[in-house]
Amino acid sequence: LLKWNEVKYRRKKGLPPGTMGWPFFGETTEFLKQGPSFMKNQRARYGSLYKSHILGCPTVVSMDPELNRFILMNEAKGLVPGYPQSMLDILGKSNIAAVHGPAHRRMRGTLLALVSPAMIRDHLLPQIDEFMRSHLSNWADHHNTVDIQEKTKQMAFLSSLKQIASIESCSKAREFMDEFFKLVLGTLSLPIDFPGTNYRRGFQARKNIVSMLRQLLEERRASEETHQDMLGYLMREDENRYKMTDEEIIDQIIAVLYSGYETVSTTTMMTIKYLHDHPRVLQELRREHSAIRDAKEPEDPIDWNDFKSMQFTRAVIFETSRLATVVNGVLRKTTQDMELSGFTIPKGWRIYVYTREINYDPHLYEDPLAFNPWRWMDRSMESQNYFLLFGGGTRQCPGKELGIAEISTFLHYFVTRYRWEEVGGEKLMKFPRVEAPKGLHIRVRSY
Ligand code: HEM
Repeated sequence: LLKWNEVKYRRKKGLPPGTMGWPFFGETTEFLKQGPSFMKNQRARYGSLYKSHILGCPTVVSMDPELNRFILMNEAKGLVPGYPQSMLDILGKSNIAAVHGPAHRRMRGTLLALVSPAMIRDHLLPQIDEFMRSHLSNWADHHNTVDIQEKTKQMAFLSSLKQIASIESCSKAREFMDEFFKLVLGTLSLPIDFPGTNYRRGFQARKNIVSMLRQLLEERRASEETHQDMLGYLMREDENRYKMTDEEIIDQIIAVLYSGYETVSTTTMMTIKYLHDHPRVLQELRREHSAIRDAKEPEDPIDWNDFKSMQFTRAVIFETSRLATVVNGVLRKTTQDMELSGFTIPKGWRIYVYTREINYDPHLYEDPLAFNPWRWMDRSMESQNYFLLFGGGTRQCPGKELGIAEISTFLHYFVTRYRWEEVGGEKLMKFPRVEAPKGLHIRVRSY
């Protein structure tokens, strides 16, 4: 059987070296179980561009920093996003990750307008501040042990929901959140449409979310009130350069919720983990935030100038993102046969732009396994070619500053209000996704 898959692909000329594993399963098990070490072993054997068969598709893995950059910059040559079918089905046909060319430019244009620096300054940051202030209150009361994984997940979702539709933490938000968590599980599953599968549940959750959003659109049209939130901007036809259909508006909202959810929540959770383990960093971070708070009245919000002054906080967030590798890489697929580094990649193959190892390259980051936020105080680090924590090229993360603003505001209220210690011994997984299977519990006291 092992030979069969090798033989099947041997007829194709000019493929990169590598092994294809079992029919259908390919090397998925090795990939998921051994993760980064499987990738490094294959690189040692075959070089930094090699073929494999993972997650149901023939795949070329690229671990070469320059080639990775080239792939991200050249979507127009036929290197489009290659996310799994389950994800595309559940996130919708108009979702930004599902569209290319002019349709992508349109969806991206409307999104960039929603999260521009001026929008963050004038509308989003005040909402974020109000949300974090309330989300982070009373943690040290009654039962003072909290699961920080749970809290950061709720934070990422509920904070977006407030920015999108001004929905506050009430029963409506809860209902929405339960459906959204099912949707997320569905996007990470095999597309098997059978009762009881995560895929079926995720697809059902999409339907429920779509009908909730549709109802909201109708209510707003009927009331003729204007709203200062993302939905309000997407619906307003004069200010909104592009006219969007209701389907596009709904898929855009699902994209904002989905893209900013796991990235923001796991980065925040890991920041708290690293701060706990590195008291000197915590001390410096607290100094930054105490200085901001001491110059204000207790009820004054964090404003744009405060956010811009949080240099060390920004450094802590980048260092966390690097060391924990919140995003291992991004997926592309070829729309035609294509030559890359002298090899021929057939049409329809996946390309895994694997960026994880860049984060631990000692030529790029001195003493790469140390948690050292100070390395980012040199702001030019952020504009290096190999800086791919937020992707690169035509699909570079449009929510970067918004995500950093959310995490920074969360940290502001967290470190100025509380001290904490870990309850201890809980396992953290780093691959294929960063997560704490049993939660990450901390004991909180007032600061
Ligand atoms: C720390 C937080 C975040 C990290 C590490 C992160 C990372 C990334 C990465 C690596 C990509 C590239 C994906 C690709 O090339 O296929 C991306 C794209 C994207 N991100 Fe983020 N992201 C973060 C926060 C956010 C937030 C808060 C939003 C909310 C607006 C967001 C919205 C998006 C969208 C819509 C795309 C797709 C862009 C496109 O296809 O043109 N992200 N992000």
